[in-house]
Amino acid sequence: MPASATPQAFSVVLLAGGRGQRMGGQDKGLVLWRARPMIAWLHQVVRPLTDDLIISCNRNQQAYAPYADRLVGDESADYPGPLAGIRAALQVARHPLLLVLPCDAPRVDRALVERLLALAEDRPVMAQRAGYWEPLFAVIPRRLLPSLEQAWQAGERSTQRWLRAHDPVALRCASEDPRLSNLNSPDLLG
Ligand SMILES: Nc1nc2c(ncn2[C@@H]2O[C@H](COP(=O)(O)OP(=O)(O)OP(=O)(O)O)[C@@H](O)[C@H]2O)c(=O)[nH]1
Ligand SMILES: [Mg+2]
Repeated sequence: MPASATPQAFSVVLLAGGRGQRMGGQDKGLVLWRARPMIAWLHQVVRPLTDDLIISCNRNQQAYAPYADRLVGDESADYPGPLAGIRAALQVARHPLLLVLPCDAPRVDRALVERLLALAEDRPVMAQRAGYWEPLFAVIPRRLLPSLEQAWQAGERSTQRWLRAHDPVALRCASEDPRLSNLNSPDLLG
């Protein structure tokens, strides 16, 4: 499917701004999986689909730059969680929809992205696996930015809780769907 066949143009944020504590403090997006940095696998899937590829990162900006149109960092340096990266990306997104993906899910494929986007309209879309929300596999309308700003100022830091307040559409995936598996620790990299 060429980029023009997607229902509408969308922005993408690849979330790579975490501490990587369970990975021994490594910057997870740059950790190798099958001989390539994890971020490279995500980049390969989304690059042909968008002209607005944002990476949220808080270190190693030089290493991430080749994989993005733009980099964003969190407002504060204390790793407030993925919602900070979503917030920074929504603030600069050029298109009405923002596709959100985590950097540590290198098995994400184009079919998953297309299914998430096919459900996108006025409400957010979130993947669901075995009845559990997967809030970092999502499509978020940019119109929700004021709501996010308000929630953020009120202390909200949970992506899932914030998205669930907006009547999200679920993309139901099989409980064993490997595309949603996060590689959080070295033992999962093999
Ligand atoms: N911008 C930003 N992204 C984050 C932050 N914390 C986590 N993320 C991203 O959100 C996704 C899911 O987070 P985790 O799997 O917990 O990753 P992590 O926080 O780096 O790893 P741990 O320190 O082991 O929890 C990953 O893609 C992270 O890069 C943060 O404080 N800011
Ligand atoms: Mg974490």
